[in-house]
Amino acid sequence: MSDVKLGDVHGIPIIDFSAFSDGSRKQDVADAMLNSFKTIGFVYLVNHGLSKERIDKMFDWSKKFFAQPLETKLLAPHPPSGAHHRGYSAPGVEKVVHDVHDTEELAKTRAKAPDVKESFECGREGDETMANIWLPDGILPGFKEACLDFFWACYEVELTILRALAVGLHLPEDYLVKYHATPDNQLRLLHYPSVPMDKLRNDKVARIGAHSDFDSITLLMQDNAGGLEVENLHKPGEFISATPVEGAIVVNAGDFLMRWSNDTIKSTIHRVRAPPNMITKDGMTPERYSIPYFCSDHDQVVDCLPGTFSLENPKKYEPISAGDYIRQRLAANY
Ligand SMILES: O=C(O)CCC(=O)C(=O)O
Ligand SMILES: [Fe+2]
Repeated sequence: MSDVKLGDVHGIPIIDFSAFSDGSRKQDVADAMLNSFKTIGFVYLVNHGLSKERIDKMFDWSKKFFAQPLETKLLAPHPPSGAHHRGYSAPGVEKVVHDVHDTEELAKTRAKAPDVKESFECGREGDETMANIWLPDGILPGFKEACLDFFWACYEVELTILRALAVGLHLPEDYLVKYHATPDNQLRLLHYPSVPMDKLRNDKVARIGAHSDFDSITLLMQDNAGGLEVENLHKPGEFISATPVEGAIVVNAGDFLMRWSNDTIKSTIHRVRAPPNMITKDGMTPERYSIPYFCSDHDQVVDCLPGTFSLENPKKYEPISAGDYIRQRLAANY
């Protein structure tokens, strides 16, 4: 029988997810995924359920959006506070930081190397606590519908991945799904403009600084530009390239799932830097587009997952809701 693991990228496994979805090799896929989440925190999935056409179409919309003049994009402005994470952020506005809560430290980190990226964030419609911020009617017609359509398509994939993780954890298959019944998810369109290669290499500018995600899991679609790097858990401070794989999405665990799993699953630090082995004529890096999709359900209070604690390995954390947890973390990013 063929292996559910098709290969790896610098140690990050590439898993054929269809063997879970079609029921043929459920436990094998679940075990492989969970194992990767425990050892690396990242995995590549192929045959994940999102068609190439659908992903390509979303990238096309993203390009159309970011190609609008700045004044147009600013008609859907991200509010000044990081806590309402919706709408458009112009290059340099957001600086992702990792566990820096001291105001002075935060200012220093931000001043060092601005994140040269622009982003558009949206969630489900009808979320009163975090309303979407769209362009006014008549500007870029079809964009809102495309975002929402993709949002719900990604949610389906999320649910299947959560089922696989539950099976890997030897919990009832719908155990994690039940905690994600309301997708307080965030679809994020990211554009990293072309910047001078030497500045990126010398950390004078950053694409996205080293950080971990806050959520349960993140699905990440990336174009072919490259530059995503994941920290080597065996050698902290060293990073491995999560090179784009044709047809694959990258899935990673966030801090909330790490806490929820009593730290058995890893939320690994990652960043986006200059693409490796780039030869450019004009000394500029090509622009890059990516689409992360962050998954959480803010209402549910979770306690450490059954099976992740014991007398010898007691619970490290108090129960908490994802909403409380994520709000604390987001507020530090703006
Ligand atoms: O652009 C990427 O590939 C990664 C983005 C990311 O890590 C994030 O937005 O949290
Ligand atoms: Fe991230």
